[in-house]
Parts: sequence; structure tokens; C-alpha cells
Amino acid sequence: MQNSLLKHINLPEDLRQLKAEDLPQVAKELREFIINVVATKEGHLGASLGVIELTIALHYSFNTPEDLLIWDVGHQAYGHKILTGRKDRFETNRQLNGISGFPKRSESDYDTFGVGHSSTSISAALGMAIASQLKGENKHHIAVIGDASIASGMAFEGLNHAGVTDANLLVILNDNAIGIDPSVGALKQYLTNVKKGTQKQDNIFEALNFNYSGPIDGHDLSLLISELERLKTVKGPKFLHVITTKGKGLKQAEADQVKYHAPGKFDAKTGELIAKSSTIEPPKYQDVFGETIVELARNNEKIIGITPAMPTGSSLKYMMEVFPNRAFDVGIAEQHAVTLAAGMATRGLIPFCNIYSTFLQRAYDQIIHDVALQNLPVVFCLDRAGLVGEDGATHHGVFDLAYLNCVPNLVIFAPRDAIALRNIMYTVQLGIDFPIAIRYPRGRGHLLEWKLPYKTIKIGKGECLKKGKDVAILSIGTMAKHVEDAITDLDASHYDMQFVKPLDETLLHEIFNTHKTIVTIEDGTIVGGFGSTILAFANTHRYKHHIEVLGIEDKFIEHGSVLQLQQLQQLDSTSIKKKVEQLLSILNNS
Ligand SMILES: Cc1ncc(C[n+]2csc(CCOP(=O)(O)OP(=O)(O)O)c2C)c(N)n1
Ligand SMILES: CC(=O)[C@@H](O)[C@H](O)COP(=O)(O)O
Ligand SMILES: [Mg+2]
Repeated sequence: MQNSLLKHINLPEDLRQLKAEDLPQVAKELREFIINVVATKEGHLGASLGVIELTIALHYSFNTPEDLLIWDVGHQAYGHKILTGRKDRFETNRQLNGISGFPKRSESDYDTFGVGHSSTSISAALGMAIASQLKGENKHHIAVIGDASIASGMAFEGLNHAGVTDANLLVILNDNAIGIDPSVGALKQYLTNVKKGTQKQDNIFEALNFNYSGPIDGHDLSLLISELERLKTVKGPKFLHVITTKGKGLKQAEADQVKYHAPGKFDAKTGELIAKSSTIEPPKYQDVFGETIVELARNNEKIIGITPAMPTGSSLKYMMEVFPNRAFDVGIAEQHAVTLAAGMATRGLIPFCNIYSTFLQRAYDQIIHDVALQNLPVVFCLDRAGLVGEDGATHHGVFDLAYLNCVPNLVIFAPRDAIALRNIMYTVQLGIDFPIAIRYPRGRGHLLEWKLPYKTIKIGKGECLKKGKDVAILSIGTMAKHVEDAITDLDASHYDMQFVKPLDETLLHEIFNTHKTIVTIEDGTIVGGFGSTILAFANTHRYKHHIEVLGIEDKFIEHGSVLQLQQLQQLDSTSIKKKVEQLLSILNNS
């Protein structure tokens, strides 16, 4: 009977009542459950399907949540969520006011550590294991980490430390030979050799003092359970190498693992993707970046592309296909990506280092110490800037303007549309003697016609988009479109400042001298961002205007569609319109 076992399982204690021979049936039902929900509600798919047996075995063998289980990244934790009290709410996954797409401490005691960014699990589990030792608690601590995530520097730092402790730590490597895109690097080659068993080589994890076992078939429930039971009796740091297939159980997801990482809507029965509408849409900013860099690289051999593990998401894959020797996927290694770019820049190359805004947070010291301090002409393309939607608080790119604003030498530009993105990419490859961050959002812009002849953009210059009276709206980046829609029939001025740094001070003086009220608008945090800079400018020059700073409030923004979140933050065109109308009426009545 369909769902005959899963319907009785709400918590791992229910699972533990079952006989081991019933668990493959639970695995089958859990897979179907996930497929059915993700097919219509969307989300990450392949990673969770790949760890169904591992998830069941872990909750069956260990006494969660007393034993502490941490999922690295957490995009593979859907099975975990369903087995730990969230089956009935799983339909709300990633939606506004629904459960999070990632483990989250405030959501469940079984979510022992909040995740979303990769490669944190080993350090966090080790921290918990050391805490248990100090508190005299007898617990198991388990980190489950993927083959792409374990190649990140941070994971190595955790392994390196753990190997000289006697902490009760079990690291499980879920090796499916792929991240979002195929895994890269020498460690991937090493893991492939281990799997094949063809090449005699020292075991890296044993060399780091871990008690290593595996590789074992991660879809064999009885093997997994017997190995986990054995490992419970082994003292100190342990490492279990498990081989799985990403997308396991859905033919298309196994066959096209990149697409089915997060496939969007699909037919749950056939696995086929639901075709998007055939009307011509404006391009994604990612494709504007990807196509433009290829075009520019054809004429400028100094151009290099770098991505830390997001070739498909960033569209750098286009350049990797055309210029494989000049475009690099360095794996989940944001710090390395930035300093690699810095090294290239010292040798006269023009590196375009494309990193999601949220993941660039990992490389903050590298931006300051390796790039900006040496004033190296690295071009940072910050993808997924602003609110990203359903990935939520861990992934919104809302801090970049604030965290970059205070870095000397760094120029910060936000294109208002696809043409501006293209033109700034063209401009910087002509030659710059400073680093620049170009930030743009996830998804599509609004222009169908964007491949126009290139124009250079004057560094540090803003533009007047509409001349009105009394109220001046200063926008940065793609918020310009919302402003444009908001004020079509209002008598307000609109300026696209383009650069947060350097500020166009000449234009600002002109604006302050010809308007009574100033509104700034950005899709980033209002603390320390663009609006703060305008406030500081006004203060420095003793302007006494009323200044409204619109942006993301000083709190973490949860998940939901971008439009829903913009509405909550009053950054959608309707809210902006209301705000400007209010300001105009105050002025009219004064
Ligand atoms: C610091 C950071 N960089 C990039 C990402 C984007 N990202 C999410 S999952 C993923 C691939 C993870 O691959 P792996 O660890 O092998 O897990 P799998 O998806 O195969 O289960 C990447 C690159 C991230 N979450 N965090
Ligand atoms: C889990 C994770 O970090 C990625 O899979 C992320 O969700 C990708 O985001 P995009 O869909 O915006 O590429
Ligand atoms: Mg993997």
C-alpha cells in the first residue's frame, strides 16, 4: 500500500520501532514523498534523493537528537526533515512562512546547526564534540559532508584540527562525484581512485589520524546500519566514506544530475521537466554576463574567468566551453578564487572573478588584504546580489554593499539593466587600475534588446533618468526599474547613481540643491549601504534635507518569492509609489 509505513513515522523514534527489513520500503516511500512535493513546490532534489538510505540509517542507528547530526550545506536534508517531525509541513518548504529549505536550529531540535553555506559541518561537529567532552556528556557527533564541500579549505581546517583530538566525531563523506556541477580538483581525482581501487595510494584521511572505513555502497541499508553500529564503538575521530548516486531513484535525475540539482517544476510520474512558456523573455543577468564575457574574451586575450563551483549558476560555463584554458572552476573555494584572481592581476591578466554575493562573504579578508590593499585590478562579478527568494536567509545577497563600502580602493557598481552590465564589463576590460565589484541580481531583467553596440561607462558617474520636482529618488542597481514603474505619473526626479563608490559628488550637489526631499533605494541592508553613504554625504556638506533611506531592514530576511519579500520590505513598485506620494503630499501641504 502506498505510503503505508511512512504515514506512521513522524519522528525517528517511530522509525526505530521498525524491523531493519522494513527500511527499504521506508526508503521507497520517502523518495516518492520528496519527488511528489518537489515536483510542484520546487527546491533541491538530487542531493536529498541520493542520501535517503543514509538518512534512514543515521536516524535508525543513532539516538537523534541526543546524538548530534549535522548536514553540510543542508540542501540534502529533506529526508531528514520529513523523518523529524516536519512531514506535514513539508509542502511549505521554502515558501513564505513555511519551513526552511535548510536545517535551522529554530525550526527543530533535530537541526543541530544552521547551514546553507558549505563546508561548515566538520568544524561545527567538532565544536560540539569538544563541548560534550568538557561537559562530561556521552554523545555521538556526526557530520555528513559531500565530495565537493569537503574540498573546501574550511573543511580541511576542521579535519586538520579533529585529527589531533580524541573527540567522538564521525565524519561521513557522501561521495557522489558531483557538486552542483561535476566536482573538480586533485581531491576529486584521489576519491575516484579510491572508489576504483585501481591505484595504490596512501589514505589521506588515515594520514590525518582518522579511523577510516569504506568506501561502502550508500544505498545498501543493512550495510550502512551495520557499519554505523560498528563505528559507534570506535573511539576518537572516524571517517566513513560512502558512495551514492545523486538523484537516486528518479531516472532523469540520475541521468542529468546538474539539471536535477534544483530542477524547478517537473512531472512527478515521468520525471520530465515542465516546459517553461515559449514566449520570448528578457535574458537572465547570468546569461548577459556569460555571453558578454565570451564575446569580450574573443578580442582580449587577457580576460580570464573564475568561478568557485558555480559554472552553471553563474553562466561562466559558456566561457569554459569556448576557452577552457582561460576559465576556471576552482571548486568551493571562494578564498582561493579571490587570491588566485589577485595573483593573475599582478601579472597583467584581467580576471573576472564571478562569485555569488552571499558566498563572497567567505573571502572578505582576501578582498581587503590580497586585492584592495594592493589595488589590484580584479573584476568581481557579484551574482545573486539582493534578495534571492526561496533559498532564504543564508543566501540573500544583501550585505555586499555594506561590507564592500568600507574597503578603500574598491569601486562598486550596480547595473540598472542588462545593457549597463554589458557596458561595464566592456569598460573594465579596456583597462583599469583599481579593483571593481559589479553586483547584479538572480534571474531575468526587463530588456529584450540588450546586445547593443558597446559604450564605455564613466567611472563614478550617475545618470538622471527622470527630471521632476521637489523629491529626488536615488536608486542603485536594478531597483531602478521599480522606481521607474512607481513614478511614471508622479512629479519626482529619478537618478541612477550607478556607483556606490566613488560617489558622483557633483551630481549629488546638483540634486541636493534642486530638491527638498531625498529618497535612497537599494536592495541591500540599510545599515552601512548606499543610503548610509548618502546620509554621510549630506552630513559632511551640511545639507539639512529630509532623507528617506529605503532598503532591507536590519534583520535576517527569511525565504519566500523575491516579490513577496520585496513587498514585505516595501521595495516593490507599489510600496515605493505610496512612499513617494506621501512625501509629495507632505511637501504640498507644508
Ligand atoms: C560556501 C558555499 N559556496 C557555494 C555553495 C553553493 N553550493 C551549494 S551545494 C553545492 C555543491 C555541493 O556538492 P557536494 O558537497 O558534493 O554535495 P551534493 O550536492 O553532491 O550532495 C554548492 C557549490 C554553498 N552552498 N556554499
Ligand atoms: C544549496 C545551494 O547553495 C545552491 O544550490 C543554491 O541554492 C543555488 O542557488 P541558485 O539556484 O540561485 O543557483
Ligand atoms: Mg557531491
